Amino acid sequence: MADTEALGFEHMGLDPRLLQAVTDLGWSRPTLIQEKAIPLALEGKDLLARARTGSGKTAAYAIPMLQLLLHRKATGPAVEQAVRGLVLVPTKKRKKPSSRKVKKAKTQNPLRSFKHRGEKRRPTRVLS
Ligand SMILES: Nc1ncnc2c1ncn2[C@@H]1O[C@H](COP(=O)(O)OP(=O)(O)OP(=O)(O)O)[C@@H](O)[C@H]1O
Repeated sequence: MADTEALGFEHMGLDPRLLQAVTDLGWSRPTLIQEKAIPLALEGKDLLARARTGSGKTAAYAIPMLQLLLHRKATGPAVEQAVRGLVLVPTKKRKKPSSRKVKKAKTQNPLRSFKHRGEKRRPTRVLS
């Protein structure tokens, strides 16, 4: 699964709790999409990335998101109820795996997450 040329997670400046979570998952190296995306996302860059199914995209966005959230929690003002990160997925089918995978990565840290299902109603028709 992991790209043979990829640098290790340990060179990305990740929080020790995230490194531990990655180790616990048995991931020795980032996949190509993770290697490319994580450093840029940690710099605060906006990314639009595409990679094949099962290439590790979830962690490519979840790891930097959790890293930034952990940093803000440690250094920023206490705003307990604020939403700090939002993951939008297009269908219910996509929601469960994404949520489960993000939870795996955050087992070592104090962040909370929840799922919210959108309205089933059709969009309001706009009359012209
Ligand atoms: N760095 C890694 N090393 C080893 N395995 C990994 C790594 N990153 C992710 N995986 C594993 O690879 C599998 C596919 O990862 P994941 O489902 O996140 O890919 P994806 O690109 O988000 O897939 P999809 O396109 O279906 O959403 C999962 O079992 C995940 O645990």
